[in-house]
Amino acid sequence: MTSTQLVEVVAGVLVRPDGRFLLASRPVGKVYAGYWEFPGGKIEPGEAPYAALVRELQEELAITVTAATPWLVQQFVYPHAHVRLRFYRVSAWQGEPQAQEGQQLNWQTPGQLDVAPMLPANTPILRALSLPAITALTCAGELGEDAVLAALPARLAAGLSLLIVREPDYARDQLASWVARLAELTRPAGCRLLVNAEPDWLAGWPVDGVHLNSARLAACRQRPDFAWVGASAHRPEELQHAAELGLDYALLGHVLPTASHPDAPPLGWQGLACQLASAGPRLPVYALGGLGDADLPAACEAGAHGVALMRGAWA
Ligand SMILES: Nc1nc2c([nH]c(=O)n2[C@@H]2O[C@H](COP(=O)(O)OP(=O)(O)OP(=O)(O)O)[C@@H](O)[C@H]2O)c(=O)[nH]1
Repeated sequence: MTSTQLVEVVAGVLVRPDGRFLLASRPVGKVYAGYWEFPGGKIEPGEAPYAALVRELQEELAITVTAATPWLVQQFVYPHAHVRLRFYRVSAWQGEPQAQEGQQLNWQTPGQLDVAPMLPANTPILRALSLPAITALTCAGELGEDAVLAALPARLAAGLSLLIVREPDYARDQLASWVARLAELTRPAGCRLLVNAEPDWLAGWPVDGVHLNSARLAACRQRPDFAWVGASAHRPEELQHAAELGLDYALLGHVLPTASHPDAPPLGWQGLACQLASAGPRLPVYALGGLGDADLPAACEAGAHGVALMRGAWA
């Protein structure tokens, strides 16, 4: 085999209701033996990726997958092969995973990995796993700051860990004081606070990162120097650009009719699924636009990482 041949691989991220996910060590005799990976393996000629996933997890873990959704796609050039990995999130299965090939199994907590070494292609996958299923965007310009602040404690108590400040009509000073008010609540709760603004504005602000609108994303040539960076996208090419910059997530929409874009037609769930399938997203994508908490299963079914809520977060 040469490194120019593309080897198609599927891998399953088994996630338990408590959020822990399963890793397996590669057995003796395989390349990278002893490295940790997500269970899976090569797609056979003519085999559909989902069928390959079901087969591999049956062979390696003796479980039957009953619910799995497409998630991220990674390409990586190893000395032994150039691989394209299709990661699925597996949320339901029959049977208890049991190692069938001499591998070790270990359930891990997102953001607190305690096994090593990991297969190098999987580093972005681990970071993606530490992002929540639901994120929220502020819209104080429309609802008023007090309405957002009144609803925020319940959101934080429910586990909100990524809040994006989006106030397109705020001047810089107004935005700075709004961010400071929000940080008083988000910081103690361990919720990351990102701001949709010029990256230069944020020096010294109590924030964890920046969110680029689609115009800033288009103009961006290098990842801004923040711990967390996300972007708004409307097309697969923009998702591609965000991935090339090494951004942490993207928002894609709008999926359903929304007051923010009254004149543009929504993507709909099928349009979202088509865009994600054609992009083969290398970074987690949140569905955005007219959504509420109850839309999370539909978003994941379409291949999104989760949902981004705007008005729906503060009702
Ligand atoms: N299963 C799996 N493979 C991964 C992951 N990450 C990653 O880079 N890979 C790469 O994808 C390829 C998977 O091939 P494999 O050797 O596991 O395939 P397989 O189970 O069909 O075994 P085989 O070697 O007997 O054909 C390897 O090059 C491996 O290094 C991962 O998380 N899970």
